[in-house]
Amino acid sequence: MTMLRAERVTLGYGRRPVVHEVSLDITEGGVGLIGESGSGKTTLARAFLGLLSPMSGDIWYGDRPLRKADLRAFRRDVQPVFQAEALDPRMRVGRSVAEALPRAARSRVGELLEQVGLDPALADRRPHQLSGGQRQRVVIARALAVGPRLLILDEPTSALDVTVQARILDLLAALDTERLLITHNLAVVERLCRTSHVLFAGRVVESGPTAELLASPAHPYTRALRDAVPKLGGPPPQARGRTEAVPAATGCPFRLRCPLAVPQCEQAPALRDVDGRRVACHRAEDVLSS
Ligand SMILES: Nc1ncnc2c1ncn2[C@@H]1O[C@H](COP(=O)(O)OP(=O)(O)OP(=O)(O)O)[C@@H](O)[C@H]1O
Repeated sequence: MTMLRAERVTLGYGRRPVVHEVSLDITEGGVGLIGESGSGKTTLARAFLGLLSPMSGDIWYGDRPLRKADLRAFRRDVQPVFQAEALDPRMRVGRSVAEALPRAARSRVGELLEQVGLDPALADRRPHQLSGGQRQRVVIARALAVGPRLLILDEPTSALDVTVQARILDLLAALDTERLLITHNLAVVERLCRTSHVLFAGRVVESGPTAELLASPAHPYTRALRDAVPKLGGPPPQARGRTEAVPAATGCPFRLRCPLAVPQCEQAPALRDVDGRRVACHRAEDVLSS
């Protein structure tokens, strides 16, 4: 059984749903949630952290809905990795990490800093006296303090430059903790997530093994996201790679910007199995073969 799972979860703010009937399991090997700004990634992550209750459907923690679960056990098992800006600027970073530890274990701060590749002597510094990469390592040390089984990471490296980013990804890949990773950066999921789910306008449009999604996307939106990733030294992304599509209110939400849209797309496509993944597109076979 997977530790955490969303079953037909609809989420929103006030009465407005922004995530629609999403079902997904946090499976082994890392799970990526990919999508552009506003697609509902953070909203879904907040629900997985128990910070937002579903309007319908449930988040399952083991064999119980999260709303009925033992929250103390849940907080030990599942930890968020916030962006480094969330560190208290006035607090020495050693104390930030110590606060996350049970009182009896506060002597473990140095050990945790070492685990994330930091010199324990940095514990006396304040966040502004560290580099961006070092600050991000402190945040990871804090999340590891309670010995979680799953980390939920929201854009853990987006504020860092490319070489620092790569070292943080190496660190995360070496931890024996499961991860749910939220990002618009496909290179990050490629490194850390065996399985990925692509969200568009609050709906999963494609799910499957990350390597296959990137090598041969079956949804036009996944393909647009992939093509929008600039290659170092390569040509700029093509116009087709623009992904800031306005969602259609009816039918397939991507159809207004889809280069392959046909009249059938006025009927919303259901998720179906195509070539080893789940995809919500009437023309998935054509996308795969083109
Ligand atoms: N606190 C809130 N109150 C009302 N609407 C919200 C709130 N937070 C997010 N939204 C709306 O929910 C939708 C999904 O936002 P969400 O932050 O989940 O997207 P995202 O994919 O994580 O985007 P980003 O990458 O920019 O963080 C957006 O339309 C957003 O405006």
